[in-house]
Amino acid sequence: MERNDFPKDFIFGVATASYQIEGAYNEDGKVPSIWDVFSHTPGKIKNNENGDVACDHYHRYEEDIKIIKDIGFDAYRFSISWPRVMKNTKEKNEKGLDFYNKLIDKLLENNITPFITIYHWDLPLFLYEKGGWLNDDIALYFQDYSSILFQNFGDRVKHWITLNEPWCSSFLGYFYGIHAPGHKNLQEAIKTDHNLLRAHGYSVEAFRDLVKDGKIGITNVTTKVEPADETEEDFYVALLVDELTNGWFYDPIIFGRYPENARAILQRNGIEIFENDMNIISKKIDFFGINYYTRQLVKYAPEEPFMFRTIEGELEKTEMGWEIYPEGLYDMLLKIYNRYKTPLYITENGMAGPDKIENGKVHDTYRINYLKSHFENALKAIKDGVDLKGYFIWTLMDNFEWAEGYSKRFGIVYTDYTTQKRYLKDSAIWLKKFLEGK
Ligand SMILES: OC[C@H]1NNC[C@@H](O)[C@@H]1O
Repeated sequence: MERNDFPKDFIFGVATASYQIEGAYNEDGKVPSIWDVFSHTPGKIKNNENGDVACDHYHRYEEDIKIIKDIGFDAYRFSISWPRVMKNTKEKNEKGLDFYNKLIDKLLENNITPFITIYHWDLPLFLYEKGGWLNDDIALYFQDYSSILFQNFGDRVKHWITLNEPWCSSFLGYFYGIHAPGHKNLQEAIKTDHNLLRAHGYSVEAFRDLVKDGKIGITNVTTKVEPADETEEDFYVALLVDELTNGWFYDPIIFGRYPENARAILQRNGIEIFENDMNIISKKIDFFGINYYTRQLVKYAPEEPFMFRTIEGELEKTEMGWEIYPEGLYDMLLKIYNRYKTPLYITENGMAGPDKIENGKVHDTYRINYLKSHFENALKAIKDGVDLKGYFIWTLMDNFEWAEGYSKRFGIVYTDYTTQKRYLKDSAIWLKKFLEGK
């Protein structure tokens, strides 16, 4: 497989997120985010690590852009730190906007197409103190914030993603409690997700007025859900869990309605479902971003409130304990495209590996094999009719992996956190050759 097997205008990119790489957590007028508070709370993050410095990208962005250029990527997906550009619900932080203007200009200077993610989890603390995603007003605060970004960057940035993985923001942050703000309440998770989708819709509405020649979408983490065994019960719960983890975040945007079976089982568990603003939530988008990593095996378990248990699979796993399952990428690309008939980008795909550095080298052959197999499945999906427009690798350099701190390395570039030196791993060198094959 070669780069030229992909369509000529197919985009290969690399992705990061503000809280995971920037550092400078309290510099140049940046106000706290919920992740600053959460990571400073003992016991929340492995080894009690935090994003205060991270990869110091705030001060090293020029060097990092040079690496992106050297490897040969067409595009770079990054997120904006809401608390870095807004001091409160009304006032902008000009120094924060300046940082992103310089970043965008440097990318364009290097002929790298910027893709902006408006929200990648670092909610300003001043909003959390007003109820955060539980407060219905947040959708309009998000519209105001989005509009400021569109007005400041929309002249040069034409590809926008409103939210990264609302499932993570709502279920990990408000139900499982392992992400900021660390709540454990299913009704809150369903409420926050509905407000996240409302915020997405209001942002799309503003975008149509402010960036008329741009494209906007939303990114969902998308997992292949499979029955643990070939029994009718396992097949049923696999369909149910697919609705709860995937359909719940896609259907409202295209159909203006939550998936039926998932609604029913949530309501059977006494959870209120929200239907307001579906006309806003389903404002027409230009693409879906798919973040694909692995599959989830489920087993019928009538004793459980949602009638299923997740089973550990037997396939080779990454350092996150996620099975390596490239066929699942093909399956989900076909499924999502055929169900929603909306153009797609893979906005994240990659793996955490047992990366060890020796004499400045990291022999991550496993990551090369991971990427190759997923590229092959993406190409197969294109040949089978999926309108797939691009593929962003997660991630550029090792960075802050949320509750795992710095213990998990997803980068194609090795980050030495004591010196902040970057080292290209073998996977980056392989990608450079692959991308040169234009
Ligand atoms: O877990 C790997 C990645 N998954 N998607 C969201 C990113 O912020 C994560 O680092």
